[in-house]
Amino acid sequence: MTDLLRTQNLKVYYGQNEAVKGIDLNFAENSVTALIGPSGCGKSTFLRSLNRMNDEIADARQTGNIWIGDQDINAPGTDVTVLRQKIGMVWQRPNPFYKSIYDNIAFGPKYHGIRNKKELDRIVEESLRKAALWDEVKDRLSSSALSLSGGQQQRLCIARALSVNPSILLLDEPASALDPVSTSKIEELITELKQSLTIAIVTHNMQQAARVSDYTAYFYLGTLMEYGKTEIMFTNPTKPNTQEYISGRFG
Ligand SMILES: Nc1ncnc2c1ncn2[C@@H]1O[C@H](COP(=O)(O)OP(=O)(O)OP(=O)(O)O)[C@@H](O)[C@H]1O
Repeated sequence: MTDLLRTQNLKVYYGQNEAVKGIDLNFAENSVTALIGPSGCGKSTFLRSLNRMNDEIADARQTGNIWIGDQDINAPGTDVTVLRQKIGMVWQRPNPFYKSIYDNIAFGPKYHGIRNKKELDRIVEESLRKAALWDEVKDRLSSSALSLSGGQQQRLCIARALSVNPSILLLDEPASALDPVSTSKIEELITELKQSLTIAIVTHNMQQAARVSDYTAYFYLGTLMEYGKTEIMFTNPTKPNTQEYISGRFG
């Protein structure tokens, strides 16, 4: 197994505040890595740096490296649009475009130059199938995406990310705004998707981290306190602090 995505001494600052303090982390290919830790410990900041979403925050600044294969994603001349095609992201709250279901999915491929209607139809169907949404929406593709339930909207956002064929998917608490049934659909989907993708997921839900992830990275005050195979981290963590967090003694 090779490490497709890795960070090297990654530090992220907001003004003077060092939110991520020198993190080295490898994401194993075709695996799910859960990023866990108490509120404010830098999980989302770290995740956003992986596809350069922190570029959009005026006072965010970064040092260190992020590699995808042998490419430094912050190297001068990197095309951020192409980077975000390779490294897709889904946020905590579903954020479909104010467009039809079809157009939400076709948007990315069209942006990247695909014009052929048959090809777009194929991509829309394939993406919705991969996101386990096709059967629920195939008869209403021209309806507004906002007519879908919250859980369906989140799967639509996953389908939208998949439509441009990423190799990595970043999920920032993707199920925390959803009901239990929708949550378990998203979890099943994550397990399915890792066969063809590398996935990083920020979650506050320890059961969810234990259920869906292969590896767990425990963040504490901007540092990577402990990292390892999820089954080991959850049964026999090395650090007392990890044990306390995982067992819900603080957080
Ligand atoms: N846009 C921003 N501007 C300034 N400071 C920020 C910004 N975003 C996050 N921070 C600060 O960076 C630190 C890390 O925040 P971050 O959101 O990454 O943590 P987190 O572990 O994801 O938290 P949570 O679990 O509550 O979402 C915190 O001190 C936070 O206040």
